[in-house]
Amino acid sequence: MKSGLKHTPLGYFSFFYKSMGNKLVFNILLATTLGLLDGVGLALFIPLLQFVNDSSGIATGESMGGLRFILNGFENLGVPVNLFSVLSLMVIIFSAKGALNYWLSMEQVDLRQKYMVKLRLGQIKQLGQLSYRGFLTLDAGKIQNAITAEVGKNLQAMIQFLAATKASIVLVAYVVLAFLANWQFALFIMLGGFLSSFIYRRIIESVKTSSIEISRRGNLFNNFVIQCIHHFKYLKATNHFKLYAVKLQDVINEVEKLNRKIGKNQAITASTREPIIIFIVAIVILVQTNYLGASLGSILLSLLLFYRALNGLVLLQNTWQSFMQNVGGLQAVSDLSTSMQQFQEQEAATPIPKFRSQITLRELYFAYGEKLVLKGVDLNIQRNETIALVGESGSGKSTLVNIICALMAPTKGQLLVDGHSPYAYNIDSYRAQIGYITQEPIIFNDSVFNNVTFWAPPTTENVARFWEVIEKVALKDTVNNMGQKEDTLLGDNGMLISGGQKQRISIARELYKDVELLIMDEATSALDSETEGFVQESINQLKGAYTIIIIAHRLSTIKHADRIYLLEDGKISGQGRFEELIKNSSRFYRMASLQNIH
Ligand SMILES: Nc1ncnc2c1ncn2[C@@H]1O[C@H](COP(=O)(O)OP(=O)(O)OP(=O)(O)O)[C@@H](O)[C@H]1O
Repeated sequence: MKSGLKHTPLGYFSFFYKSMGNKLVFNILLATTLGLLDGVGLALFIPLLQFVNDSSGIATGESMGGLRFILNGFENLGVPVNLFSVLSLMVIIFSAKGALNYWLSMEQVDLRQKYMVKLRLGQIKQLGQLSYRGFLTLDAGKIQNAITAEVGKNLQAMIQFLAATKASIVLVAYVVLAFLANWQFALFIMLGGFLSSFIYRRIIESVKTSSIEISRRGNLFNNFVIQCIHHFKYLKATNHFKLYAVKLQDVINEVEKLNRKIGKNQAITASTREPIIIFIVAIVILVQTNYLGASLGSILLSLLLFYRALNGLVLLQNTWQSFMQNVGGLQAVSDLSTSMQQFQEQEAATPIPKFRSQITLRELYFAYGEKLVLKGVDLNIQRNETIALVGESGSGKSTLVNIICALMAPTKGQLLVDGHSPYAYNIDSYRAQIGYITQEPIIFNDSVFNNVTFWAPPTTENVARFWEVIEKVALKDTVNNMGQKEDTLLGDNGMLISGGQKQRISIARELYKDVELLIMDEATSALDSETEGFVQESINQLKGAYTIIIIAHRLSTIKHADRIYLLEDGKISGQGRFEELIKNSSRFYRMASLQNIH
């Protein structure tokens, strides 16, 4: 996918500008003023002091070259050029510089904080707006890596970018002053500077490539870690952990090799820059004094300025290299943002009216890419009816439910809720009416109360409602017997409670939410038969009070459904009550026989 990030200084600027706007420009302007004060301040005072102090041949200001305008400035203002006036001005300028430095530092603290908050909130917002299909397309490791690790590199990149901007401004200021002092000398040194930068260009390019590669490997690493944590129990129980860890080891080693390469490049640049620069300066001084007959005074002055300019250059190259080390983070965050934008859900503002009468699927087709999965499904679900979807694995049950939840739009045909397409309305307002109970119960690492109420404030009303739904799913005694009652923590992924309890808490959450449509995706299949019986009882009690769609493999759980739809290869091949289907569908009869249910 094409990223929105352009790898040029202007491209980087516009990347940061998108997040920070004029605050970034203001920061750069402040840094510029400070850089100029720093550069000009010191640069002016050295020749001035030299002038004031020196009673010999350079008292005419000759060695100041083009900088003689400073002397003229003093004269024009009627200020005598003496030690006192020069020192006073020096104190004023450097006090102003101190104040400005404080202002700039605080601005940068503010900028960093706002940048991070904005970037993180932006990512979370985009994730919330990401369509389910988009989520299936993107890689979980990439999302996690960009949101947790790469975002930190972005901050570093921004800090280095600002530092590099400041360094380049200081550099320009000194170069201009050095040109004013002795243009020939300045020209030679500039040539030398360009030559040395040319040598470092390849190194910087290599750092950038390594940085982008490290971020890419970071995606892979995160992907492995997510799976490793997710499947921890299996990996542990089967002693597969060690084998799996080898995959992690490879990525870790590759990333560290790249980091080593970056470190080596850094060492080369850090240790060779100064000798190269001094070498160039030495040659230029020799040529100037021996062949061009320049005065030593003017050479020394521009050398002084140039020494600072070269320091500025070193600083610029160092900060730019550090920036490049973090550029992979910019790339990763920008890539993710581009992908998430591409798969963003379109949101209409009007909420859909509350579900009152029926959900209809009309001539519905759905394809994953080229693969046609649903092939002309027609079905009608009346309010408060309990329907079941059965069919072989891969027949399209989950896909159909995903479409009913508006997680995926049909390729052809319509989903209508009371005659309205949810896509013409705010899609979240439709989903707010849906409760989803999955095969693996969803439990958050928090208290029972927060798990059920989804962090509602514990007002008297909410607590009463909590106990009401807890009673509905037959968990009242269980919760009362817990150490901290409703405030008892359930542990990571609900590890501290049984599978059946987890599932009932999941159901309670949906009931608390006050949904219209309850989807149960094999809600009891992960439970043992006794626990299944308890949970099934809780579910049966909900029949008639909610519109329920059950995806079931175990036919015993749907004996009392108002209507059962048999899906075969993406089409509905039979429908009716349990007994009717047994009579009318030989396939359903076979399925029931295999499970010893008649
Ligand atoms: N994200 C996807 N990308 C491509 N094909 C998919 C995707 N999800 C499902 N499919 C394919 O679509 C078909 C229907 O899958 P679906 O999960 O809807 O079936 P199902 O009846 O719910 O199966 P099961 O009972 O095993 O859960 C299958 O052939 C499956 O391989």
